[in-house]
Amino acid sequence: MNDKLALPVGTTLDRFIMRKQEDFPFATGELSQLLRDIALAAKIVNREINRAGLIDVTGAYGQQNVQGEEQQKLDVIANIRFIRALRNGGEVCAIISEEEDEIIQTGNLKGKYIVAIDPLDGSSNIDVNVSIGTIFSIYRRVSEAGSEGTMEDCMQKGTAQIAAGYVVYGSSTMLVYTTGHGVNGFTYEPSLGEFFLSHPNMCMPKTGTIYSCNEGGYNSFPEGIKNYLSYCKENGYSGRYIGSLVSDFHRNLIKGGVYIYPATAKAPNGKLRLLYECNSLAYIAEQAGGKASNGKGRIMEVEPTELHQRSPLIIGSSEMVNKVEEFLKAEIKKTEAVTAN
Ligand SMILES: O=P(O)(O)OC[C@H]1O[C@](O)(COP(=O)(O)O)[C@@H](O)[C@@H]1O
Ligand SMILES: [Mg+2]
Ligand SMILES: [Mg+2]
Repeated sequence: MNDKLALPVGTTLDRFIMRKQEDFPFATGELSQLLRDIALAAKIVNREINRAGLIDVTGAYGQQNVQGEEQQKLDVIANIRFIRALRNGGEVCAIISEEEDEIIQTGNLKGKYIVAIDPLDGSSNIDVNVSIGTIFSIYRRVSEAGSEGTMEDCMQKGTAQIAAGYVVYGSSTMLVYTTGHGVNGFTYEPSLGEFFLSHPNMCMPKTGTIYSCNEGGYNSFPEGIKNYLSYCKENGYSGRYIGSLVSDFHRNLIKGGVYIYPATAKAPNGKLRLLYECNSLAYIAEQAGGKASNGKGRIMEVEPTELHQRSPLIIGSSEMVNKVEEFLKAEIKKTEAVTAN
């Protein structure tokens, strides 16, 4: 971490963004403004979540999204709030949202950026007051400014991200993001309406003893994953599964651990979406010294082919992700040996 950028805990998000801009002359004001727009929407969604039970916006919305999943009212509300903030902010030309079939054109033809977003992550936890989140990625458009965002703009590899982050609406609400210079966490103080730097230069422990996996799909897991889970249990690791990707990831970022959502019979390509869940958290994981794989390799190298494509995800402490990959590779070798004989 560059010392002159070491900012004191308690610095406001706004000051942090401005300070970063002073020290990173290449950082354009537009990206700073875009981060502010996201923070604004997060504050609004935070308020909606906190009073959801009071104004009856819990429960199902009564429609399915493009994923064929039952939309919750808060999924729809969060989607509307983030799209509105990004459209009004003027910096984004197009948006990919988990809740929208197609690319959303904002009308900002001069906008230099694309945002891929999961407006509300952990929908199954909304009604039971368990922490949920928002996940986002920011890309530079590749098409000429002055026109609508294109499919090419939206289908970029994770390695092309210029920023990524998440909001976790938990016991406190935090915004955690990277612009490629480390990971910083900001805690929201609702009474002041401000995010304050609370977790400067977040680093993911190289290893840990926590594994997060929904073992409901165990019977159809790849053998290598089954073998890794046995390895965890033999070594006395703790199983922790919140059911909100953001919350499971955030705990592992702080304490060390690995989150695994493999291909299953129900989700043959995995359940999580490449563009606005896997890649976004992968960028943060790597910037914090962690790792993110699809079981075969670095997930940010995957060339997207569909807006809402899914991927197996193994993400967290680097040594733990390496171990999972080791078990998967050993299984492939074993299968190849059997086939060869
Ligand atoms: O219920 P399952 O199959 O364990 O899946 C839980 C996973 O699905 C998700 O809820 C998917 O995200 P959405 O809620 O945004 O659809 C993740 O947050 C979570 O890790
Ligand atoms: Mg999600
Ligand atoms: Mg979602």
